[in-house]
Amino acid sequence: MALVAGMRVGSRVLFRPWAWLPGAALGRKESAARGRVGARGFGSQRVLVEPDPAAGIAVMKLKSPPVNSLSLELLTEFVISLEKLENDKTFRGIILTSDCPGVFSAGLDLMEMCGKNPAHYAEYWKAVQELWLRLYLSNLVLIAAINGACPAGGCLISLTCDYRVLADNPKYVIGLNETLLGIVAPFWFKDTLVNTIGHRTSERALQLGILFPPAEALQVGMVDKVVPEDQVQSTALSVMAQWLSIPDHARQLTKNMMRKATADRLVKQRDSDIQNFVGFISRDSIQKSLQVYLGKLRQKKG
Ligand SMILES: CC/C=C\C/C=C\C/C=C\CCC/C=C/C(=O)SCCNC(=O)CCNC(=O)[C@H](O)C(C)(C)COP(=O)(O)OP(=O)(O)OC[C@H]1O[C@@H](n2cnc3c(N)ncnc32)[C@H](O)[C@@H]1OP(=O)(O)O
Repeated sequence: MALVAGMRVGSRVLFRPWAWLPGAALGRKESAARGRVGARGFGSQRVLVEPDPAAGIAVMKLKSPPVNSLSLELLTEFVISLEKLENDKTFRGIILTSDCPGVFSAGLDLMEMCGKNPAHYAEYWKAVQELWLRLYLSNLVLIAAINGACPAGGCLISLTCDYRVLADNPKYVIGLNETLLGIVAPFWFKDTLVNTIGHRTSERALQLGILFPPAEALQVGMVDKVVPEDQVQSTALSVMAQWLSIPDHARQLTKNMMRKATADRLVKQRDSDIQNFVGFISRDSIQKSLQVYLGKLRQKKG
């Protein structure tokens, strides 16, 4: 077996880019939870995993009501489930979707970024980085079955997938809307978007914080297919079959070739990226903006 840049070619698992990342090791309890997935469903409180070993795929459903905001707990459980599937050679692909009606994910949890201390912000941001790195460089085929609104961090997660299917519902908008909150999408969010829809469209979308409804999302290439709501899952399955018809080693090496440089940019500066985030989010003006935004979200109801 040849070794290419740390990747073992000839076995199914070609690269584990996170294995050497600082902080990537899981705790003892978490490690004990690993192992073969088998045919029974598994998962955790916030991440349901429905395996189909015969097909070599699993459906992973985010289940953190009401809106799948990416809390520290959800991020942690997400990474653990992902690693379990990555480590089990039975699985070649994951369909990522939501168990919360009408929302794929509301993005990063604003409560994690408001009124906390710098140590908490640092821990939180490290977890956000970790999930992005693992998803972006995953060996598995990842298909997003987007069955709800998909702003900011929710959009980022979908952009790490190899293919996005969006339900045709005008409420199911998708985009990196950070500027609307008075915050800035970090460079690796931006890079992920640019790699998907190109520089000029990203520039406009990011500055204006555009949340694209389905037809426009399709037009700019933010998603690959828009289908009636009741066909999202079946479409994701047939797209998965197409992707799985490609030999794993060739597809994985190609994915790595396309994505590694983008991931490496963050890997090389994880600590300074954390410091930037902590400094930025701790500013009084930013805290005020987030509070105002949260207030508007709450008012919307009343
Ligand atoms: C040069 C650069 C320099 C520095 C840069 C350095 C670092 C970068 C710094 C920061 C980067 C941060 C990047 C941030 C990314 C993010 O993801 S921020 C989150 C953005 N998300 C949103 O804007 C979505 C907000 N939510 C909604 O629009 C809606 O909730 C929804 C469309 C998703 C769903 O609508 P509804 O079904 O109608 O649900 P409600 O709106 O009633 O919400 C129910 C409940 O949930 C609460 N909530 C909603 N979203 C969030 C959230 N993201 N986090 C936490 N909580 C959320 C909402 O307030 C309601 O709560 P209650 O009122 O019931 O208490």
